[in-house]
Amino acid sequence: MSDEYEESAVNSDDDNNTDSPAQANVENESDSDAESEPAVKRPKVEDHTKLVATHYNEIEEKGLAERSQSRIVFMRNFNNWIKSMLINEYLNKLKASQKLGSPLRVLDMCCGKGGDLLKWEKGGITHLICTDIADVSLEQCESRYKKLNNRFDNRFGKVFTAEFFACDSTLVRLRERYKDPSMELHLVSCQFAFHYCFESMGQAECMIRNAAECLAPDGYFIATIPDANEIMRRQRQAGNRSFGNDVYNIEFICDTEKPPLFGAKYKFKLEGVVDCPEFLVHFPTLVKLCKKYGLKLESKVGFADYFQKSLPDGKGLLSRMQALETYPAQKNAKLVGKDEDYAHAQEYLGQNSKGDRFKVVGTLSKPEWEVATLYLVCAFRKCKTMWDAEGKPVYDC
Ligand SMILES: C[S@@+](CC[C@H](N)C(=O)[O-])C[C@H]1O[C@@H](n2cnc3c(N)ncnc32)[C@H](O)[C@@H]1O
Repeated sequence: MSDEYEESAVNSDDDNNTDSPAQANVENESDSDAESEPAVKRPKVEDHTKLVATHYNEIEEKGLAERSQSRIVFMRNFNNWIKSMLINEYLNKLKASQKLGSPLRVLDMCCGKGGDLLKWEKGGITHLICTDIADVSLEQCESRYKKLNNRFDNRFGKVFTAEFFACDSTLVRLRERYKDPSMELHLVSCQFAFHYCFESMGQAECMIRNAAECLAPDGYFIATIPDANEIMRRQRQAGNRSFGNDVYNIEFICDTEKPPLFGAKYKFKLEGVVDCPEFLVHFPTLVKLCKKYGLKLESKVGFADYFQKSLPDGKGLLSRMQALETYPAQKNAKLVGKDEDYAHAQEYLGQNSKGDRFKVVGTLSKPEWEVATLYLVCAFRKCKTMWDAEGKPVYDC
């Protein structure tokens, strides 16, 4: 695949980019100083983070019945399955290198309403820090945790200990808000949220420092983010600032010829789930910034490839989570999409029609698959920290 965004000429002098020339600063690793404060500047024109918080706070928590009626129910389940596989993969790596009974402390940065709490419970972690800019979402997350805990409390003791606080991870140093600011973490997870920090370099640095600075050596930072290359590829293919399908739409609000490194803003609409400004994450810049804070790229995989890679271990869970739709529709069920959205499934069945067993297949409708494949998973490993003569951290990356 051609790297539409990564290789594109970058407009680092863009007026929207309120920071110092981004490319120069990111490239110059000799400037690396993880102890210095990231230059956090509030956006001049609008405060997007407030917009994001209001947006997420206002999303109502829907019941199971209502969720199952959604046009994108299988894609949401599929995304949730991807998160489960990613979280399990890295928790398992950590457990494999730890002594039995060792603590397993996790930061769920931008945790939302706590959609991953059960994953943390199943993963056997010992402590969880939950933070999000949307205070109403965070309250819902905390009450979900309490319910989960009550289920376990009498019989087994606490499921895991947890702390919750609302704040903007792109502007605030999180460790100062932890109950124990000296605490070492083993895993930092940021699911479907990291891209908000690419509004400016200061915000990106602040978020990355939050992800990195409390991680123990060989701990991991894992994330799911929109794939900027794929987004730019589709934009170029459409030849329009605005493109999408029945279920999603992206509309650029920045220069699409030379998108800036930071502040490459677009509006993302998805069936009433998200409709607020997002920012392209220029991946090579992310890798450089992460290195500055001692995080080394371990893996970067698009959702389609991650699905293939995880399928052998994740088949059972995929079916339990109803992460694919059964095609053709079974008795009393109705497909979420139109007939033509399943041409690929029909073709597949045509090729495999050797007997009854092959007459159904698990799939996603084309419009849902086109949304899922806008994303990638990535993981960074925390390098060992050494200290130079001036007392500054130097990472063995
Ligand atoms: C798509 S939701 C994902 C929630 C959760 N991680 C999940 O996977 O279910 C994005 C979340 O990021 C949060 N968020 C966005 N910008 C943030 C920021 N600057 N600081 C903290 N949280 C932020 C939103 O409030 C929202 O809860």
